[in-house]
This record gives sequence, C-alpha cells and structure tokens, in this order.
Amino acid sequence: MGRTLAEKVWDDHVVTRAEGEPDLLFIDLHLLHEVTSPQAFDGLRKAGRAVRRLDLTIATEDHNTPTLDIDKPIADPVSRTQLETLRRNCAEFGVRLHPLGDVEQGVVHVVGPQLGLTQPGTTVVCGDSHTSTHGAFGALAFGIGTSQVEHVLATQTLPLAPFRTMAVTVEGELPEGVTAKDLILAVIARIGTGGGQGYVIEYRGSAVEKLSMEARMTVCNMSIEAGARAGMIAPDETTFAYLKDRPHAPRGEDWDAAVAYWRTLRTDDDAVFDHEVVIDAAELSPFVTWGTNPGQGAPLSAAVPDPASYPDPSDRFAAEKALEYMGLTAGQALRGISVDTVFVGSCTNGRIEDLRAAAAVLDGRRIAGGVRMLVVPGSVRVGLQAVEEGLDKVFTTAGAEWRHAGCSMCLGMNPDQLAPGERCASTSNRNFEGRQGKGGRTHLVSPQVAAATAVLGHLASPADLAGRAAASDVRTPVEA
Ligand SMILES: CC(C)[C@H](C(=O)O)[C@@H](O)C(=O)O
Ligand code: SF4
Repeated sequence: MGRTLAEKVWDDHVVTRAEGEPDLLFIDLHLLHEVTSPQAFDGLRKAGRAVRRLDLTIATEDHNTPTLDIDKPIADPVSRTQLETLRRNCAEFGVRLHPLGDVEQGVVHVVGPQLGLTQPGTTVVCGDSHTSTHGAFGALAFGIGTSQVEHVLATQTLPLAPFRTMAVTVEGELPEGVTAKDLILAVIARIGTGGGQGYVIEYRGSAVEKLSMEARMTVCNMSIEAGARAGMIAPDETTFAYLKDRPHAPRGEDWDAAVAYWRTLRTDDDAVFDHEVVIDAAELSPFVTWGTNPGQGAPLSAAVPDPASYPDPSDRFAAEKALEYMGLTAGQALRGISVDTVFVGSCTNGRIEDLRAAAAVLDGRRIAGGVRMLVVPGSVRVGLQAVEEGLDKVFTTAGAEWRHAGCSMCLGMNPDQLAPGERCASTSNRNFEGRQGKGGRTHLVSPQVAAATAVLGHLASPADLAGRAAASDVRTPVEA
C-alpha cells in the first residue's frame, strides 16, 4: 500500500523499531529558545553530558525580548534572567545562539525557515508548540516538552508514539481578499480545537498548492490549535524556489540531489488517510474569532453566535463563558466590534508578506483615533527587509508603532501587553483568556483585516474601506 508524506518522512528517520515500543527517530534540526531550555540544560549538566550534535542545534531569543530600547538593560527581572540563562547555557555547551541585537535574531519559527535550516523531508523539533510551522516545507515538525528537549540535546533522537494521518483538502480558488489565515481559522472552526488530536494533518488540494511559502507557514503554524501533532504540505517548485540560495540550503550538486529526493516526498496516489476533510475554497471569506479558543471563529460578515444554538452542552457552556469574558452579546455583528489595540506580528503572521499586506491597506491612510497599533516583525531580517521597502514609514505615517523583532504581544512575556478589558485584533494564533495580558480580549484575524480594523476602529476587512479613499488619493490640485 502507498504511504502518505508524513509516513515517508517518519520511515526515513527510524533509528530503532521494536514491537510494542515507540519508534526512535533521528532529529535533523533542534531549535531552542529561552523559555523551554533552562531545565533541559540543567539536566545535561547534572548528567555530565554534552550536546550530541551541535551542528544540528541552534538557539534564538524571542519570547522575553523587549521590542523597544533593545540596547538598554532589560528592566523586567524574569525576562532578564531567562535571556541571561540561555546565553550562559549556549556559551557553556557551545550552542550557536542568535541573541537580542543579532541580525539573525527573531521568533524561532521565522528564523529557521529564513536561514534555510528547515528543509523538506527533515525532522524538526523545538520546545514550542508552533514548531508545526516548519511542516510547510514538507518537514515532520513537532513541538516537544522540556524533558524531550533534554533527550534530543543529549542523543539527537526522540522516541515518538505513532500518529494517525488526516488530509485537509482545499480545492478551488480563494476569493479575493481571503488569506491563508482565514483558511486555517475556518479549518479549526470546522474540526474543532480537539479535531486534530493524535493526527498529523497534510494540507493539500489546488488552493493549498497555490499558496506562497509564507502563507503555507501560516496554515501549518496553527495546526496545533486544532490539536494536531503536526501539519505538513508536500514540497514543490514554490518550496524549492523559496529555499534556493538561503544560507543553509544545499548548493551545486548537493542542491540537485536534494531536489531530486524532495520530489519524492509526496503522498502516494494509493495511500489512505485515517481521516479526510474537504473544503471548498470558494466558500471561504475573511474569518475572525469571537471567543477564547481559536476554534470559536466565524466569517467577519456573521454575528456573534448564540450559545443556545450549540447542541453539545459543553460547547454551549464554553460559548457562554467565552462571551462573558469577551464582553460580547449573542447576535451582535462581528463587524461592529470596536477595538483598542491592533497587533501585527508573531510566527503566524509576522513575515514580510504579512507586513506588505498590512502596509498595502494602510498606505495613505491613518489609523482611527484612540487605537494603538503595534507592528512587530517576526525577525530582524524581516524588519530590515520591511525598512528597505519603506513599509516602516507606511506604518508610522499611518500612526502605528514600528517595533523590534520578537514574540511581543502574541503572548505578552515582555512589556507588550493588553490592559484588563482591552480588546485587540491580533494576527497571532491564540485567543485564550489573558493570552495578551491579564483580562485582555483577543480577536484573531489576518494582517489585512488587522490593518482595516486599525483604520476603522472596529473589526473590518479591506473591502469595508472601499469608497473611503486613501488620503493620498484625495489630495487637492494644489498639493498634487
Ligand atoms: C512559551 C512556549 C512554550 C509556548 C508554546 O509552546 O507555544 C509559546 O510559544 C506559545 O505560543 O504559547
Ligand atoms: S510568536 Fe507567539 S506563538 Fe509564536 S513562538 Fe512566539 S509566543 Fe509562541
């Protein structure tokens, strides 16, 4: 019988297989950050062990890094300790680290792909749930716990329980203005936050094939929000073009050999998935969340749902609780919900295409009075590219704040937080209670919706700005 993409990559990495035991897999790339590595390094130190494969291990600082005044000492003592600990550990064990101030620093899931470290057919792990992002390259990429981080540091292998396979097939054309973020939010709303549990999801179909690498990363990034162990997309010409000439991509003959292998990484025609979901791209529209988990979402054109409409009592209870926390009423139009803050960034939507998309909406416009907008590039490189393209000026001219790279307000482990009761349209991936600051309320959106929301001061899509000319289009003849 044929095999799925995930099964092929898995099989190519089995070091040992024994009846009744999990397979031991070789790990090709281990990414580290400050939050989930300290105890793992402590464990190594106590056991008197070294890092087994320094050439396959790389660290960056992202969660605790400030996005302002990065040349000043870090004021928050917890963040300072986290970063100092990572620096000490990396120096002691010889691990390559890209610290705050380094040109390759940034959110771990933005840094790996942009350096060309994330490659098709590899196994990638990190002590971080959104490691699923790397599956966009046809890699098998898992988030792992701190004890597993220690195991990988010591052995470059990991025992892993078998997974089930799910295909999410999206056929057709995404309508104008509908993005990868809308697609994945719709998938999660459809299968639920537990719908992917135990599965590796492969996204396929003509709509997925047409997505750029960055859009594919947005989709795979949020697989974990459907409870899946990983998300994957088969590598193709788009993948190869993205990787070519990246610092760690193979070169010359090695490149040709790599591409020849990568072309074999496709689900066989006769392979069978344990579960299949089919979605018609044409039916998708800009999507926003109204609740406190990423599955509580609806089209922007819809209304806040009535908890009473849920047949399942636990869904009903969850919706009631969510509406209470979010300060929303059933039946209220999603489009009318006003926000205090807009956050563009994170490993979901903090890449250059995301910043371009937000800037295109803001160009020549101003954000609404009383709205605070933070634009945080996913990495220093993304930030530099944005500056080269003049996007930072578009943001600041519109009244937004242009910040230094990091996780920032995605989870508020640094000073970028919501105040209690504040409402935010955010391009990140989690809308849990208190995620962006205690008492803060999060609506997950695409970069385009984030930008339009900033301009109008309430949840909106760029289409809602039509007819409201950009400032640059309404110059008087004298100015022109
Ligand atoms: C801090 C880290 C362990 C966490 C994760 O695993 O995802 C964070 O990145 C998040 O997004 O909540
Ligand atoms: S940007 Fe957000 S989701 Fe991504 S790693 Fe950082 S905190 Fe986690």
